Amino acid sequence: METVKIKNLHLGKGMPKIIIPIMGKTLQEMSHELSEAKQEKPDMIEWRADAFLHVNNIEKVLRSLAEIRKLIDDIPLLFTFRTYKEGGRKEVTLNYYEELLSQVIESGCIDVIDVELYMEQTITERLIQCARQNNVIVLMSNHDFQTTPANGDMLARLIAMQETGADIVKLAVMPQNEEDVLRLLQVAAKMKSTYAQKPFITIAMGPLGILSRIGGEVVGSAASFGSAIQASAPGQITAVELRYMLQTIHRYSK
Ligand SMILES: O=C1C[C@@](O)(C(=O)O)C[C@@H](O)[C@@H]1O
Repeated sequence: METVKIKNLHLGKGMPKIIIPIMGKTLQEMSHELSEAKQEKPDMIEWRADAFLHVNNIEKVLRSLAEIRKLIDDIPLLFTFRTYKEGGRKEVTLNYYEELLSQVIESGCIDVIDVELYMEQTITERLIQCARQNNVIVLMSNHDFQTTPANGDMLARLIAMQETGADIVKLAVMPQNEEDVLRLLQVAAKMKSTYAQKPFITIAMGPLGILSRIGGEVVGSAASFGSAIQASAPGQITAVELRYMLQTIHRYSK
């Protein structure tokens, strides 16, 4: 499997990496979140721009992005606009999604861009191309906030995302019972043993899903999201707790 190098970070190698999401509505809130987040020494910071009050104004997004970049020094930065249908806070048109992501990619301020699998194919293709031209890593994602699809379906989505040319792929699902969590872990293990060509991230959300957030070392999931001030998805634990558990598992799995 290929690993992905983002600044000093080597995704897909060693202990699963810790990503802290920032969910502030204003730059002031985000500055506060970022100073807390930095103390946890995250491997990456995710700006969940769909939570930003002014996300409908690209100028304001770019200005805030430049400020965020300054505040986090050289910590790798992931930009995410999570669409409403995949659990995000705001709804925008497809045209706006593409325009926003393109300008953010071209800003020179980010390292990684989240692109959702279920977009119009032409949009994903253009965004991937734009990212390539600007040396930005593509993290392709898919979220099911209601259910945990059949194993074959989950595996097919991960493989489809790999085939689009993305550098990293991510699947988050909602378990309804313990078996669903185990199925997600099974799919991850299958991905690791048989299909993964690129680093992947698999998450079972909600309170039942905790094993998936800490078990990446075992089943091959390359990173996990942990909060500093606000969780960005149900079931997310704090970055401090996450680090402790990931390190413990890492130490004993050698
Ligand atoms: O896709 C993901 C994963 C996530 O939904 C989680 O469950 O931790 C959190 C989001 O911020 C991120 O974009």
